[in-house]
Amino acid sequence: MKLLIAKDYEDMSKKAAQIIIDQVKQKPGSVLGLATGGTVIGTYKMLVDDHKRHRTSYKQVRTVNLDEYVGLHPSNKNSYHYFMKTHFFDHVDLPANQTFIPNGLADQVEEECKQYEQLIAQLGGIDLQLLGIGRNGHIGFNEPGNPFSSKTHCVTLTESTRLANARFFKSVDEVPTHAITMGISTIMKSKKILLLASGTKKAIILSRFFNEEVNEQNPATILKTHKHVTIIADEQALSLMNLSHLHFA
Ligand SMILES: N[C@@H]1[C@@H](O)[C@H](O)[C@@H](COP(=O)(O)O)O[C@@H]1O
Repeated sequence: MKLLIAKDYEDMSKKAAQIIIDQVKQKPGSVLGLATGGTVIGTYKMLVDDHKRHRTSYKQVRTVNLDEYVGLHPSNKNSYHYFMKTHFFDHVDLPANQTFIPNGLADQVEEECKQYEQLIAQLGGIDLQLLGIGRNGHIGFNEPGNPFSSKTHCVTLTESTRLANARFFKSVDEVPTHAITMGISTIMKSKKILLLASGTKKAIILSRFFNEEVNEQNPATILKTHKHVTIIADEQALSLMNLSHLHFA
């Protein structure tokens, strides 16, 4: 595990974007696993800026997103389809038919999950998976207690996650109660993983991440067993850590 300490949100976003750009340059047909949430907005902005300035091309890239709310239409501003279009897809040369996000409107949710899992396998697996972290340690929408063996599945969101995400909605009542998410085992199959954390609101969970043994109540802890994980965290997110005590494999 590698920890890159960023000065602030902008520095974190810049470092993360550079890793993604390097991945795409090294392997133009990369499969990128993408994430949503406030943390990754700056990274997408920098990827878009770089695309405009340096013409880094996404023509051969395929993308698979981590998750989507159940019941939100892609045109709904709070859907992750909408998020990805507005923050990234609409501004680069990535063909729309090479972008994949779980269908939160599927009639047969279980079938949708199965197909999404198969799709990732058919694409040859994920080369680089981008992740944020929930305040309760969730990655994707894998909430505490979700088995590490899980594949793409439908989850009931915890009240704390719905409250944390309510800032994007008019009220917490509008936040969907369910989501489709890649499972922990799906995420762990990625060849490389890039986890981002910024701000004091992530300080408690980051200190728990570093101090706790791997356990299903803190889903992100499984990442400590992955061979190729890079964490980029800013000083505020690391403010509860005594960094000199950290040992990295
Ligand atoms: N499903 C997403 C996660 O993929 C994201 O990492 C997390 C953190 O969000 P934020 O970056 O806004 O703090 O919350 C959401 O629930």
